[in-house]
Amino acid sequence: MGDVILRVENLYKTFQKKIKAVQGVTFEVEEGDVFGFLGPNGAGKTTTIRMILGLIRPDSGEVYIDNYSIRKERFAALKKVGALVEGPAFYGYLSARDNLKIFAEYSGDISISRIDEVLEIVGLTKRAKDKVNGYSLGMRQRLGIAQALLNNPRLLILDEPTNGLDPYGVQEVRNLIKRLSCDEKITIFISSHILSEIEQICNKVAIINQGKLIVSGKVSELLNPEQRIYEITGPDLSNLKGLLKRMKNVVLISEEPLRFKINTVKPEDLLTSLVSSGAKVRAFYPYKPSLEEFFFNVTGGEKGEVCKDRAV
Ligand SMILES: Nc1ncnc2c1ncn2[C@@H]1O[C@H](COP(=O)(O)OP(=O)(O)OP(=O)(O)O)[C@@H](O)[C@H]1O
Repeated sequence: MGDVILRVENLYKTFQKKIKAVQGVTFEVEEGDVFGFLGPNGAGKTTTIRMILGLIRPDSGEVYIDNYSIRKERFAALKKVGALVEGPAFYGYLSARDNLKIFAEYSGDISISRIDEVLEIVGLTKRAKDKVNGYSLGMRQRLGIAQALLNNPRLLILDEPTNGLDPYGVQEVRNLIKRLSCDEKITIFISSHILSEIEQICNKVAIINQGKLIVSGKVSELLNPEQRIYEITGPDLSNLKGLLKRMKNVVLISEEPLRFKINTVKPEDLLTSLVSSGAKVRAFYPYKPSLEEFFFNVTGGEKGEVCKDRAV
């Protein structure tokens, strides 16, 4: 287990005395994690991030970064944090490099060589002298990440970094996040409602809904905690279904796809007895819901379905 780099303890925030934006949120991020913070619109993600960064004050609760309290030791807590919250603002008539130079001057203690380094990391070296006005949204986001990297952060906090990007832009930012985690060894905290993206890049997630944390943990463990649910396919599904129904220790969950839970029997023994009863089996595998299915299950939303009789 890595050291805890971010600890959020029982945070509460109410706006205008009635909007309960965040209600008792607690979680930990360990060094090396790519931690996904998920939730539908209005769930409380940005409010939580703003409290983590000390941009707004919680009604109660604590945030510790690297064991420093953001309330009592703000400077020390934020020293090794980079953040991209809401769209980054740049001077459009200046180049990327000049924008970063201005920012570095404000911040102090940042060398010119670091500016070139961060431009290289985010893949903007070749375009560094071009005016930001001519940048795509994806390039601007990468420049925003470059800015957040200037102070050599150990923890990078990104609030919906792929919002509004086209699929190419999304992929660029996703690849960049992977590189930052693997090559630069930066711990990443990323909020998003693009679930497939979180599933591809994060090792841990926390899901928040209506201000409350619903679940948090390792993606791999959340999605199939017991490895007891299986799916099976074959040329004659109704025969397979009939055989499964007659078996002890098997509980059918759904018919299409044919999905079931096994209790005490081993999956390999179940498969042997199915085949020896004459079943033709094409595939048999543990069921792993997508993060999207999991998200809709725990937030109580409904996943849209394509009309069954429409050709797709
Ligand atoms: N400054 C504010 N004043 C009043 N209400 C606010 C303020 N900031 C946020 N809220 C409300 O708090 C709730 C949580 O908002 P928040 O922006 O944290 O959600 P979010 O999960 O980031 O949503 P989104 O994905 O849409 O950005 C919402 O009901 C929002 O309208």
